[in-house]
This record gives sequence, structure tokens and C-alpha cells, in this order.
Amino acid sequence: MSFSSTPVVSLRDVAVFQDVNTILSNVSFDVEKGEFVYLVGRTGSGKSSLLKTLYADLPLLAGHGSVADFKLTKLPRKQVPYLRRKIGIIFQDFQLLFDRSVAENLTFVLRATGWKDKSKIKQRISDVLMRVGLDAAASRMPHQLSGGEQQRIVIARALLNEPVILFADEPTGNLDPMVADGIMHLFSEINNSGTAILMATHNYEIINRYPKRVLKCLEGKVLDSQVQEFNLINGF
Ligand SMILES: Nc1ncnc2c1ncn2[C@@H]1O[C@H](COP(=O)(O)OP(=O)(O)OP(=O)(O)O)[C@@H](O)[C@H]1O
Repeated sequence: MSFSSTPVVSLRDVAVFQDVNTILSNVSFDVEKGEFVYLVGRTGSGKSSLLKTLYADLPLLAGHGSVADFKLTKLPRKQVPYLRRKIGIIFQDFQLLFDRSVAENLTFVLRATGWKDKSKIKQRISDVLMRVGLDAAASRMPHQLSGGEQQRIVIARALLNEPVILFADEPTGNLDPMVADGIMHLFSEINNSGTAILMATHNYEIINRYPKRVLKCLEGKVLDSQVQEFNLINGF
């Protein structure tokens, strides 16, 4: 694959902190537009902390980083919502609002990100639900949906503002293998249409079935399967 424009994620010598603890250091990598990259590593190795740094839930205190053309170093708090409009975030635990219908969950996000026109909101919701194969679910409540369907709604929600990248933290963690495979199919389609994806996972079966570049958190560093040393250390 060849990439021509600026990367959607670019980190140089970044350190990732939780409180005063350094979780990762000397982190340098790019994710190009339209790339699909896995993030692996043992529990507690820093995957979520790295993702949180990328979507500005943790401040970038050391090194240089940019995501979707936003510089993360000294990013003012009031800029964070604008960064979030250009990215999509997907968690393992679905975090839908359970007292609202699917359409209301999606409307909530659109209104919070500046959408006002009712017919455009309706159209956008219909488009993203179609994209995740749940166009008939708009009026359903989250508890009336299966775990896999709820995860599809979360993906639809992440797609609302046409993000340049999706950050997904264990998106298949709570799903059975068949359902997880359906979610991976959906991610592949989304990726094929040009959205980059950085996905933290423990699921090596999925990585084997859908092989892509791998970043690995190991002993406070991030190794990259595109760099030869990684293959020597990990037998990839
Ligand atoms: N809110 C927090 N405050 C302080 N330390 C934290 C916090 N969240 C995580 N940590 C610590 O940071 C380290 C990295 O945790 P992190 O959640 O990033 O790992 P992970 O690779 O995502 O793990 P898992 O695969 O279990 O999700 C761990 O030592 C963890 O205890």
C-alpha cells in the first residue's frame, strides 16, 4: 500500500504517564491515512494508556505527537472536542445511554457536535445504521439488542462525523467468536473505504485471520512489526 499525505497519527519520543508513573517511553510511530494497525501487549502493558493519550484523555507531557492534524503537546482543553470530532472511539464496554433509543443515542452525539438540521440528522443516522447493517434498529432500546448489535451501534456512533481514524480498545473482548468475526468484517469494510483503524486486542486468532501491522507494548516500549527487530523478538 502506498500513502502520500501526512500521517493521521505521528508520535516522536513520546512518554505515556498514569499519574507520576511512566508507562511507556521513547514511543515513535506513524499511522498513515487508511492504515489498519493492531496494538497488542499483556494486560497492564499500556495499550489503553497509549490510546487515551492519542484521543487526549491523558495529556501528552513528553515528546511530540499529532492526531488528525491536532498537535497533542499542550493541546488546550477547549480544543479536545474538535479533535474528538475527527476521530472515532470504541470501547469494550459499550457505553450506550440505556434510557434512550438507538436514534436518540446517535442524535445526542450529533447535537453535541454541532448538528442542528433535523432532516440532516435523520439522514445521517439512517446512513450510519445502514453502514453497520442495523438500519431497522433506530427505534429500539439498547437492552433490546444483543451484545454484537450494541457494539455495531457503538461503531455507528463512532462513524457519525466521518472520522479519519477509529481508536478501538478491545472491541471484540466481550463477544463470542462468530459475533467478533462479524465485527472484524465490519471494521475491514470501514477500513477499505479509507478510515484508518488502531485497534487494541488480546485476540491473536483475529490477528491471524485478518493480518495487519502490529504494534506491541512490551516492557515500557512499543515495538513495531514493520521494524525487523520486532520479528526477531516476537517470532512474527
Ligand atoms: N487511572 C489510572 N491511574 C493510575 N494508574 C493506572 C490507571 N489506569 C491504568 N493504570 C496503570 O497503568 C498501567 C497500564 O495500564 P493500561 O490499562 O494502559 O494497560 P493495558 O495494556 O490496556 O491493559 P489491559 O489489556 O488489561 O486493558 C498499569 O500498570 C495500570 O495499573
